[in-house]
Amino acid sequence: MAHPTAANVEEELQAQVLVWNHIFQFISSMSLKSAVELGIPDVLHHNEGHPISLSRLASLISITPNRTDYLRRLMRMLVFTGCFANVSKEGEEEEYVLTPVSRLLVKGKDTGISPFLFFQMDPVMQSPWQSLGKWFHSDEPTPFAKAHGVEIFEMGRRSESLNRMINQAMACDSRLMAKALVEHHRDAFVGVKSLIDVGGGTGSLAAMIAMTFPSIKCVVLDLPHVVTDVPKGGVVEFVGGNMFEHVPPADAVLLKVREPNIVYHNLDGCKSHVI
Ligand SMILES: C[S@@+](CC[C@H](N)C(=O)[O-])C[C@H]1O[C@@H](n2cnc3c(N)ncnc32)[C@H](O)[C@@H]1O
Repeated sequence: MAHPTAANVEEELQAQVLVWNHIFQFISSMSLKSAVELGIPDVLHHNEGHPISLSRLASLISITPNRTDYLRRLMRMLVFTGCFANVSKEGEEEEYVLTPVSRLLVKGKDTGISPFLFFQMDPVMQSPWQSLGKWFHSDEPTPFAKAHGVEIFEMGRRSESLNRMINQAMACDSRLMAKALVEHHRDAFVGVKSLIDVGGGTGSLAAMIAMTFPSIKCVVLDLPHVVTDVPKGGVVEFVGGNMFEHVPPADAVLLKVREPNIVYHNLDGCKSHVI
């Protein structure tokens, strides 16, 4: 049997490091979720840009002293991944401030995306990943259906709390994108008098367009259980329906989906373009 050379051993050790990196990547997202649950971005935000020391942070989020060292470890992980910054001097107690990443996770801000984080980290969304391998050998259309027996939007129809979680997650994701769309792609709306946002959820993207371009009549088409509880009488009109059966005609169709080709064939009534 050939003896392993130093080069082989080094290569294997490097490979093991990479495997461990892959195995433990979930720690990064789960740590971020914990930090947002604990309200760490909110506490740092309310200190108006001034750093907060580890011990003060522990007290502000009501952590018992015997957990402070674990909080330090959590923060070290999140500083390493760019979610917070440690601005203390060498040898002094850690002091933290927000970064552009954690600024997005402050609750109650217009552009906050913590609902999207909680949705993606929820066991409902995590469990399909557990059966991804088995899904390849199954007849189920998606890993979600393999894990839950139904597709996500059907499950949302059956569960009010999941429906709310999906809608809030989609809406906060869209608010940020809406700002970029109306600020940097104004050309796309020139000459448009009516627009339909297909699968537009609770209308955050359409509302931003309607407020920026008041001459455009904006309509959202989404599943009936999604649009039922949306407050009516605002700048956007809501239609409950199935995009695979009928899409009301409009000058422009807005699609924020991963697979637009599957819905193009239902858009015959549209005079103009797909944004
Ligand atoms: C990924 S979400 C995007 C939501 C919204 N466009 C946004 O960005 O906030 C997909 C949306 O499509 C809706 N949807 C799914 N199937 C649909 C169908 N057959 N007809 C109409 N809407 C549908 C869902 O309810 C959901 O609101």
